[in-house]
Amino acid sequence: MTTTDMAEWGWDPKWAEAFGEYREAGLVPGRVTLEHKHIYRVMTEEGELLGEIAGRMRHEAFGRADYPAVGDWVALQPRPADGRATIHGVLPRRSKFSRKAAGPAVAEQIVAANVDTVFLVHALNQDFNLRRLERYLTLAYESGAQPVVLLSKADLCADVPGRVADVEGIAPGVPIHAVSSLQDEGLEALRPYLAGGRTAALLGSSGAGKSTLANRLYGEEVLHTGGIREGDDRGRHTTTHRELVRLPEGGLLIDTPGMRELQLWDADSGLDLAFRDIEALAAGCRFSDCSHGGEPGCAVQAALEEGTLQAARYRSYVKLQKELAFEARREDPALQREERDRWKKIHKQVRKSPGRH
Ligand SMILES: Nc1nc2c(ncn2[C@@H]2O[C@H](COP(=O)(O)OP(=O)(O)OP(=O)(O)O)[C@@H](O)[C@H]2O)c(=O)[nH]1
Ligand SMILES: [Zn+2]
Repeated sequence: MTTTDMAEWGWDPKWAEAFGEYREAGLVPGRVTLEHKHIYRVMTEEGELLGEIAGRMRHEAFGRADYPAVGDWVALQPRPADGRATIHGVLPRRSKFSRKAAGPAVAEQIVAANVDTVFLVHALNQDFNLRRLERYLTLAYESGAQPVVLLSKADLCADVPGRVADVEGIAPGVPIHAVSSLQDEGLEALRPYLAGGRTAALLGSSGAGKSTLANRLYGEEVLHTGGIREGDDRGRHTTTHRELVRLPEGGLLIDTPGMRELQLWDADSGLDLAFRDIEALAAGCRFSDCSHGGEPGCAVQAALEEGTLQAARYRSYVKLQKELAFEARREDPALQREERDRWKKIHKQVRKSPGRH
């Protein structure tokens, strides 16, 4: 039997350390490459197995976030004879993308885990939109993965340096690369993000060029075309589908449909990181609870007046902040009550105020 080198799938000494107890219990590690209705494709040293959740793990799970997702490292009891395995646990995630699971109760559902780098694919055509990019940056920062902006379809843009400068203005400290999958330009610059078993994921609007880029990185049609070429005597016959794939030159790429359905929710820390320039300004306001709405000594207003902070960027920040607060209230009845009480009080005060009759 051929053995898979798990380092090529991202395994490293830190994962090995986290796996210690599972190893003592006689389990082996595997990485989830596809989830389908609680059946998981898992890459292991013994090749790919179909994993099912152990009964005990199912009983102890609090919610959907306790179940494995694409990119997770799991602890398995392999049954190689029938190509199956039982999953007993999930290693703590280094990063995660999640969405709200459908249903009456708010539940977090993990869409992808253990992503090192998230490529924010954004097209250099009429879809180019800094405000949308800020939204994706917030999502990316919230995940814990490192964001990298890929300005795709560079062949369609007459002023690439100008657009790169625009993005620099809203993404402080974020690497930015202009690429063209059609003309095979700029893709070499992505290699470092995929070196040494590192994992990247693609995030971006529909039509931004994610699948085209994935196929280019893979060197042939692999995603959304029905499967993957298996290195067996069936040649190009496609036998397997995965959402986490190993690229021929090394590195791992996650391109799951779940990433296309991500919405902004529960992303306060992501927002702070994506707008750290505004956070830093706000720290300089005279009042620690400054609303930046006209109080004296407001550093945000001062920066807006000086033009060092762009009004559009500030508006975008406020809008995302409101949106997140709205989502949080929707999820939390206590917060809803608090908000209702706050407004009741405000209305009462307005009625009592002397200027009114
Ligand atoms: N000119 C140009 N067109 C490109 C490039 N990359 C992708 N496209 C085109 O853009 C369109 C959308 O590309 P996709 O790769 O399907 O986009 P996607 O982000 O995967 O879209 P969804 O699957 O809807 O999320 C296709 O018609 C591609 O041929 C590029 O580098 N240059
Ligand atoms: Zn202020």
